[in-house]
Amino acid sequence: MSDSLLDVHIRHTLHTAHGILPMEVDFSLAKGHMMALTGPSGAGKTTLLRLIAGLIHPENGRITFNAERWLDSASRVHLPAQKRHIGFVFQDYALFPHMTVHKNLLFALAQNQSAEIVDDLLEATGLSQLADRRPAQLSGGQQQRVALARALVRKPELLLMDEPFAALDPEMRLQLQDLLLKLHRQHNFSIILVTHDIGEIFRLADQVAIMETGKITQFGTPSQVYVADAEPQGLSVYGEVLTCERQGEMLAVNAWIDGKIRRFMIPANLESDMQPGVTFTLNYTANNAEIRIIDH
Ligand SMILES: Nc1ncnc2c1ncn2[C@@H]1O[C@H](COP(=O)(O)OP(=O)(O)OP(=O)(O)O)[C@@H](O)[C@H]1O
Repeated sequence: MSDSLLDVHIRHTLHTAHGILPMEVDFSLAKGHMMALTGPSGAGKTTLLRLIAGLIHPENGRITFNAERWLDSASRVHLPAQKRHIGFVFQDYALFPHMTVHKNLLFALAQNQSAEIVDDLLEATGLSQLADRRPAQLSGGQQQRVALARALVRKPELLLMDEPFAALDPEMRLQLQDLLLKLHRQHNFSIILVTHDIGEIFRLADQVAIMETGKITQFGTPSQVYVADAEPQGLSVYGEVLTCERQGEMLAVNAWIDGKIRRFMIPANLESDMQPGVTFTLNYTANNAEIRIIDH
């Protein structure tokens, strides 16, 4: 039996500034996976999230979730948005400005749901001390923590995130990405994350779909989609680390090199300073590679 959680088939017409653009999207997302949805502006990424959430009716389509029919236009089935088990996180937080953090979360509770989850989520997102503040008294990163906690109040099995960390500075973005990874490991919900940040894709997602002019044109793991196979040519190249993962005695590095994302392995003890954001030069000799860190 397939472990597919979400199965999406959509046909819809996008009305763009340049005319009509047919959207044709078919994909499945397995339980507990995190899929990044990326691609040029205007490709239809936000519209696809809204279609999955049930906020827009497509002209034609089928969406099933855990074998439950959310949409089947042939049988006129369209489960309303509030009945789909979804959490939504937007770039602009979308919090209620007149309510405290605590009230913003309480407001999201389902009827008859115990309020215990609110305290648990405040704790898990490091917001307990800020529970009585209003959104305007919080930093952008703190507000996005509230938005994330609020999206999880009803224990959704699917989280839709539309460029959630794009407005944050790099350090805050990394913190929120770590928090999302932690919550994802604890609760095992599935995620579709719209992002333009390639580092974020490598850090968070196990699948990536590239969407262009209404269609998914590439789909696979981040390495399958982005990483160039060939070793960099030339004696010395300049690179920037996207991700670094220890594998036994070795360090697997994904980095921008020569305008492409490349993956290479180096002995872990050779370079302990390799980490996301570090820039370096890489010198390939006949059977060795020498790394020199430029900037942290
Ligand atoms: N409900 C709708 N029905 C049809 N077309 C729509 C609808 N909503 C938006 N569009 C159009 O679809 C196109 C794609 O917009 P969308 O916001 O989905 O792109 P995007 O890939 O998310 O872009 P960005 O990366 O800039 O956020 C736009 O030209 C928009 O005008």
